[in-house]
Amino acid sequence: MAKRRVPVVIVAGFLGSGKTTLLNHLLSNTRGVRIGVVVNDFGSVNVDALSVAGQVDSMLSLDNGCLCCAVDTAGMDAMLTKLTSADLDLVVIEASGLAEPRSLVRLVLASTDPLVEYGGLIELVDAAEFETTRARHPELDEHVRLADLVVLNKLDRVGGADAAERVTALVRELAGPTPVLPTEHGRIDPELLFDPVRGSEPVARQLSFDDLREDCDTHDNCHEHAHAAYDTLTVTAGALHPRRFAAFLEGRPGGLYRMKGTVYFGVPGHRQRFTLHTVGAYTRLVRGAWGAGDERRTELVLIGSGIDPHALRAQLRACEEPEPDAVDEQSMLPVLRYVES
Ligand SMILES: Nc1nc2c(ncn2[C@@H]2O[C@H](COP(=O)(O)OP(=O)(O)OP(=O)(O)O)[C@@H](O)[C@H]2O)c(=O)[nH]1
Repeated sequence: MAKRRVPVVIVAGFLGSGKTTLLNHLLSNTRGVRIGVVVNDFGSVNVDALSVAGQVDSMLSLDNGCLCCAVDTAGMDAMLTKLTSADLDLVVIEASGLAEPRSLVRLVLASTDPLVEYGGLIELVDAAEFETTRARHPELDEHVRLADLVVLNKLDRVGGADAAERVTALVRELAGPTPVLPTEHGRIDPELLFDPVRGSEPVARQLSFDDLREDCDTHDNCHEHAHAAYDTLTVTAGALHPRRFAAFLEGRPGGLYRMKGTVYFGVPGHRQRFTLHTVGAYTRLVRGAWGAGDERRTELVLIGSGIDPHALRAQLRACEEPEPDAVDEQSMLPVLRYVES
């Protein structure tokens, strides 16, 4: 069976915004998932969580400072290839506080490793320090705009509900269409970033350290999994008109972080199965074969924060085409630009 692509997620954010905390949260709350990490410094990463999962070899570190300055495309490719060949489910690159997120995104997108899947740029924002940091580092606004997902962290440190509301509104305004997830201690749901790994749960087994640590071992005051809220919507449809669907993709609403699934166009010459993967503004379609007995239809999962499920469903329904046989082949052009050759 062909190897699965490995999503590569970049976690960026100013110094102390909670990048390592979020990484440790992922490491401690993704049972059975093999996570590879690229970090600037091992010091604060929960190496125990990696070694429990037998993943110590999947950790790469840079000793010479800022990732985006220290690594070129070939260097990043070499690191990613080492990780993807280690049979991992997810790779997380933790940018140093000073790293320029745009350069890191470029490095990942430029990867020639066929197993690398762009998994998105997450920008961590310290809610308590946001306004002060922004005044000193105006580039923070740009970083927020660039992200595919903004995690507004440390809301517990903001003085009161009004202040929390104010900073959330400000970050939302700056982020524009990018979804913003308010949270504490980086506690985002791992499934927001990547798909659950099938078969990762053995039917019967002994309790591992992972099980024991699952209830948030990184802080004492966590009594439940207060995962940042997001919505998931599943849409099943028939054939989609390629032009209408391309227009939907181009104008997809703010808050939609990830889309994945199968798209059926049914247009003569293009009746294959198209697998869709979007993160933020990034879109990729892969043409493939249907399995024996597969129903020719579209099945999509949409994940986001602050999305309107009814409106999205209606928009996708409006893309449906009852007579795909009659659609001319030229109509495929707007979607073919997303198709990997
Ligand atoms: N109160 C509170 N503290 C937090 C939260 N998230 C992280 N912290 C603490 O903030 C400090 C910095 O968090 P880190 O995860 O190390 O931040 P970082 O972005 O990795 O820091 P650098 O690597 O120095 O850029 C640590 O002491 C964390 O325990 C939160 O939501 N609330």
